[in-house]
Amino acid sequence: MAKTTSINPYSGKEIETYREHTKKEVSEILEKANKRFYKWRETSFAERKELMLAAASELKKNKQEYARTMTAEIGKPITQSIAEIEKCAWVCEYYAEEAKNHLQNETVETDAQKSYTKYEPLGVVLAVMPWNYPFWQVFRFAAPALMAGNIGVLKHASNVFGSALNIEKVFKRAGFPENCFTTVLVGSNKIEAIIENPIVKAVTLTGSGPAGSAVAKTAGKHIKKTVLELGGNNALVVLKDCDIEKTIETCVQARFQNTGQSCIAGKRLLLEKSIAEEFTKKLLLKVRELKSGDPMDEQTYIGTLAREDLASELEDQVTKSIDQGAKLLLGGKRQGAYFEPTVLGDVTPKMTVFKEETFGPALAITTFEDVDKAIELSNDSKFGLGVSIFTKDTHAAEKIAYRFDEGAVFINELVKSDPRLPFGGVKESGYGRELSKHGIREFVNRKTVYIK
Ligand SMILES: O=CCCC(=O)O
Repeated sequence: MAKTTSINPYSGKEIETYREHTKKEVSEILEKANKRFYKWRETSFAERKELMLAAASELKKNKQEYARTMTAEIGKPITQSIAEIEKCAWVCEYYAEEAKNHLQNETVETDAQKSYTKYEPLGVVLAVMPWNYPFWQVFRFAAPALMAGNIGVLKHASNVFGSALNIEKVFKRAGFPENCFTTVLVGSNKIEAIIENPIVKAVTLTGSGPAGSAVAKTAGKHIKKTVLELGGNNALVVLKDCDIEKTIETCVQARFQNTGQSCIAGKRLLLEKSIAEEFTKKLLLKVRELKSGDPMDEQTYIGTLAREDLASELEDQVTKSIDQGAKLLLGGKRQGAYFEPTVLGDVTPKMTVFKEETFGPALAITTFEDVDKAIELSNDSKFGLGVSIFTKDTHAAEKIAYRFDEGAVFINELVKSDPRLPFGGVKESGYGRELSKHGIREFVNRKTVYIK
């Protein structure tokens, strides 16, 4: 019988061993989910709203419990884990209120007596989710999916099975009917068979490019809809007329929150040459102030990476870049799963830290002479999740927004997800959108009804 043991990356100690679901058990879970779908889709928005608001209350009530499991599993600083749970409550409240509006029938004037678009749920949707935001990544799928009348089956990353079961618990405690939202505890080698099961109607994946590609390949073979949220290598474009102090604060948060393990983190800092020296000096002072330590300590801002091999991968990327000519301005050392907040200067587009996504606390600085060059550098990436531009001339920045090949352009703000705004990328960052009315409309049948 296959088993998975979760390890606390800070202490190195075992947290728990989970028995994985067998093939038969997975089939039963899917069968039950499918049965539930035919009842769940009959419920009204008002009934779903009440349950979704109860899920939000449950999250707020027991945020400490849920946050502590996350922190133990991935070394995420506890205050950030709590904030993550609170954000999940927000997305539940948002869709509880808005789902009905988002999915209203839309009348279209034609030669018919009456014709309209109707948004209907698809059925059982598989969610393949990553460990970096163990709750948030799941809730931003689950809240709209359930409100639309779909059923969620979660295959979470193996190092966060405790959080996966906690998410199931949230819906149970909120009073959702059995099997509206279930977790399958299996390894990634079982995903293909789950997608192939005719019960599964669609798949959403947040994760790496190779994982997205594999899931899309199987789903494509079986003509099933997918939404993919993949990697990112966001640039922070800093123009010489920015408010330096505020910009530094935002850039530090953009790169170092969640210990740098975020697809939308600002990984490449592009500085206009004339302010580069002053900006870098002040930035280094701020990064030095970030407190590393026990992730359970409320004062800690930088925890460990989620696993030691991830820290080691980051170490390789940083070391390679230094060998390629980057200048180590701060940090650079690893101890187990901990990686020091690191800043590299003199980075060029040919270097590893510029070309590859770095999933940890390492910031790469490149300078530019003018706005055209900044746009070229920002676009010089296989990813296209988002970009931040910092300037006092917001009008001018808005005018150049279209030239960035990205899913999002944020001016004077870090790229962040917000239930009210669509979230997703272009290029190798994936396709489809989560959140807002666009997210809830991903897993629905836009049915045409025509009455002559
Ligand atoms: O890792 C990507 C998601 C991060 C977020 O939505 O804040």
